[in-house]
Amino acid sequence: MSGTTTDGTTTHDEPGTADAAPALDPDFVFNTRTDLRADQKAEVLVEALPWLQQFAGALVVVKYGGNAMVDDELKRAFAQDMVFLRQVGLRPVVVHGGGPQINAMLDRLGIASEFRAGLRVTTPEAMDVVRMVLTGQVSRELVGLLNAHGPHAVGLSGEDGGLLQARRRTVVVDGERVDVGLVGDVVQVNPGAVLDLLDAGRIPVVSTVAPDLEDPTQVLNVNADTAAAALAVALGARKLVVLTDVEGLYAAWPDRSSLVRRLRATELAEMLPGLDSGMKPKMEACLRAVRGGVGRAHVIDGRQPHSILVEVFTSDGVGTMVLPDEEPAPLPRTTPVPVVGEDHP
Ligand SMILES: Nc1ncnc2c1ncn2[C@@H]1O[C@H](COP(=O)(O)OP(=O)(O)O)[C@@H](O)[C@H]1O
Ligand SMILES: CC(=O)N[C@@H](CCC(=O)OP(=O)(O)O)C(=O)O
Repeated sequence: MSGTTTDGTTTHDEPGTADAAPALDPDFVFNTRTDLRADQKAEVLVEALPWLQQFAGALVVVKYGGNAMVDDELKRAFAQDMVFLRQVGLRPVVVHGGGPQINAMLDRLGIASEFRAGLRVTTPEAMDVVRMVLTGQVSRELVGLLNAHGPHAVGLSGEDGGLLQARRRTVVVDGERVDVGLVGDVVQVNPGAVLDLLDAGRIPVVSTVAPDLEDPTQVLNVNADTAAAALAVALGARKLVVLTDVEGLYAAWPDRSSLVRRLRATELAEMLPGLDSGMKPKMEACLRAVRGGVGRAHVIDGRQPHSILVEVFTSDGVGTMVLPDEEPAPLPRTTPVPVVGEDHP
């Protein structure tokens, strides 16, 4: 399954004017590659040109989470990538998870972690920990890593500026409805705060805690994949990119030769009931995004440093790409470099 594709048509103003003074010496941050010849390096840069043109001003929601977020080197590379995207004129919005970090803190506090259908069973006690870890630890760390490159990033949660509102959800496991506690699904997004930051040239970093629509004094724990999709739809994003700890979606998990390079929304909808819990929220999020008007949704390997740059700026792309149903059949991924406005993976 391979092909080259188009993105949506939403365009936005140029990035704003947040102070861009780099805090680190570029020679130190971006190590010089010695394993490529000069002509090969030039080829990589030239291949990026049409994609740089095509994505100028494009709003891209990037979900960074879980197991792709536990390695310090990877975290630093991720921060570079977001700053790179911004620097070349895209408008990245980071939505972060933090499942492993929440587990670790619950563990330290002697509270057991329990998941049903991929969602944390969230007691009031666990909710306090989720909120504290996501907004007080994970967000702070990511903002710090991004701001090592200049004062671009600003952290906010679903509680800030009325960004997200959620409603409590239950899940069905083996035909039984299961109460997962203070877990919500996003039902309303007010993206004003994020757009204000983007217009000022900032990189918003969003934690997925959201007030309960029925009782705004209560906050709910929202799966970060789900929240990223809702935000991408509300922002009219060109892409949703979900980083995880596998290459992408495997049709016959765990058979590594069954990687799905691209699929359409209807094909994905047919696969969803058969997916295991880890991949399910991610692929549901991708489906929700493309059905909500996001041009493309991607699941890519966050264990590979800079995989998002390869996805956005090369013709082959990486990982799994979900396309809406209603487009004409895409060109194969191996087509010659397209001109601006043509399809892109
Ligand atoms: N069909 C599948 N394709 C790929 N991964 C799958 C599939 N089914 C289950 N998985 C599992 O889902 C995991 C990713 O989900 P999860 O651990 O929740 O991600 P993250 O921590 O990045 O949010 C993979 O590491 C893999 O073990
Ligand atoms: C309801 C629910 O499960 N919420 C998640 C929120 C964090 C998250 O989604 O983190 P990852 O992306 O790292 O998995 C949790 O409590 O773990």
